[in-house]
Amino acid sequence: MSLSNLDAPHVAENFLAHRFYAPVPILTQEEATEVVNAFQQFELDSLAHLGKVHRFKAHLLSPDLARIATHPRVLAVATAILGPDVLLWSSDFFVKPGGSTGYVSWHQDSTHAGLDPTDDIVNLWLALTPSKSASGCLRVIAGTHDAGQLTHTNKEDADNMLFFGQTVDVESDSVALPLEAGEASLHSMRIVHGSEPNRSDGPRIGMVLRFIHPSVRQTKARDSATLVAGVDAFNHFDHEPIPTSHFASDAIAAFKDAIRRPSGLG
Ligand SMILES: O=C(O)CCC(=O)C(=O)O
Ligand SMILES: [Fe+2]
Repeated sequence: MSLSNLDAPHVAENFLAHRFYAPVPILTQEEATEVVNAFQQFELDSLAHLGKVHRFKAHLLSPDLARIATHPRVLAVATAILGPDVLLWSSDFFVKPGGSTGYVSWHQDSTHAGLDPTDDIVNLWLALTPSKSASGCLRVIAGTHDAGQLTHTNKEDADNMLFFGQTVDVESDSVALPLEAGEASLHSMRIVHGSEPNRSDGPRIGMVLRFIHPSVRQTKARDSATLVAGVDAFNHFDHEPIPTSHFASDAIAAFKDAIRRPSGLG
């Protein structure tokens, strides 16, 4: 499959107006399948080397996943929105096997991230498999980015895929953001979003890349991030190394350091 053109200025203009946007063509379907394979290899090696399957900051251990986090199309979108200087604050995976009961409650990403201000941040949700209404694609509630920080309750529910189970009560209609494998959606830190269980037969796998301008501050503790474009003139974050080989011992040390920070949720 050939890839459609990417008009990054158009994407940025629409994202900045509405604080969400989809679809953004990033990878071919074949390339997306290769990323699924790289992610599955990461999971196996994470278990073997670290005793646990990690979901955060996989780009610090797998050069194949780091290549996606720094893919020219990904960076074209991130720099069109944030300007030439960009840090990757986090990467994480949301995996819903076919027919699984996991869902994501309505929430704002700003609730637990500790990042301030919230405007100079963009989350890029890259579909590695098709993500449609039936498979529990991401949904947003348009306009909620203007409401400031809403009160969330941390609700314990084994099926809720969020780390803290944070939930906001909202009653408005939501907009589905269906994607083909290789396409991405964008959402801001304040827009309320969530997703339903995967009622289809196939897996729904998303890789989320969270980009910030270096002027953003972490209010919780000293944090780390990966410089992926331009320069960092602010020194608000320690810089993480981009790996050159798979699960190298220095990369494992850097990963262990990164995931105990606020951005690692480890
Ligand atoms: O994958 C999902 O359904 C939710 C993802 C999400 O909440 C996020 O990327 O911030
Ligand atoms: Fe989220």
